Amino acid sequence: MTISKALTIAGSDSGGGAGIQADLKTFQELNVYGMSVITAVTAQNTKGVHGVHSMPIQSVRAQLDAIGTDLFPNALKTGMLGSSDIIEAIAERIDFYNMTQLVVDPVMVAKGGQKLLDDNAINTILEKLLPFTKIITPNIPEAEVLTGRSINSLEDQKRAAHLIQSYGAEVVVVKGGHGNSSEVVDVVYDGSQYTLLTGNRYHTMNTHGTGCTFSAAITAQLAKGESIIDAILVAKQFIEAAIRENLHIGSGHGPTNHWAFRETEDARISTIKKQIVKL
Ligand SMILES: Nc1ncnc2c1ncn2[C@@H]1O[C@H](COP(=O)(O)OP(=O)(O)O)[C@@H](O)[C@H]1O
Ligand SMILES: Cc1ncc(COP(=O)(O)OP(=O)(O)O)c(N)n1
Repeated sequence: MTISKALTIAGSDSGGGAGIQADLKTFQELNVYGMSVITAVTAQNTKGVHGVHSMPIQSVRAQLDAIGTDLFPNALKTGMLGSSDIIEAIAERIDFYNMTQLVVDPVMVAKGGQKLLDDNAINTILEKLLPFTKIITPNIPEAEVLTGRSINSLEDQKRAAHLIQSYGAEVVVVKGGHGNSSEVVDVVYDGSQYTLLTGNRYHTMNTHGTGCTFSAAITAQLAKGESIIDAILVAKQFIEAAIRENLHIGSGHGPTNHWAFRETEDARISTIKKQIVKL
């Protein structure tokens, strides 16, 4: 039996809804062996981030060396990275071990407003990590920071995807969760065409960790050898189920339900539609 292996390089969320914990749950649900490199430990629950402790660079490097010299991943993702120093160390090790199939979730701010990335580290992501990136998955506020332009419409979302793709990533997904239309549209751009993934918007507070879970699901599917667009489509179905069947735990922004996709897969109740738009 072939075992597909995926690695997440991200922060720990003690509340279990986002970060390393969301990623490993998602890998497991999609039948992929999960591994982790922890960049920071956050004290976090559904009410917010109450503390952040960054890992020493040597520890981040040692974790990557331990995986690079033995348990080589078929695909990997990054989430909360924190600082320029950590990003530089990660980019150097990813290059050294020739780890391909990299998904970058450019995590900047938590839902509660707490910063999870230093301001000066945004350029480091673009300069050091993007050259190795297969798919980058900014949400709307992150895409606004990356492009320096505000996004108020689907056309703006497409323009942002186009511009970010020109920075060097192979494929860009500008996620639509932060809009307020009745449908959520994620815009995928691969350098030659747009693919719009549209589904129902669910009105719930329980969306903590949606971006982490979505990018982890893409990574899991890539690890199994799926094409980029199919991996993104499955991830969109996975996160839709996780939001629709969310868990109602905690008193703030609660987590999504990482086992919902497994339980509802056969019911074919996904609302996600795929539309290709040629340039
Ligand atoms: N309320 C919602 N209803 C349906 N899908 C959502 C909702 N919020 C987010 N999503 C989906 O979850 C994924 C993460 O999106 P988003 O919330 O924009 O990212 P982030 O968690 O990084 O802020 C995307 O695929 C998006 O379409
Ligand atoms: C440790 C950690 N990593 C990432 C995030 C942000 O997660 P995201 O999926 O963008 O979801 P929300 O912050 O919007 O809930 C985090 N909070 N903690």
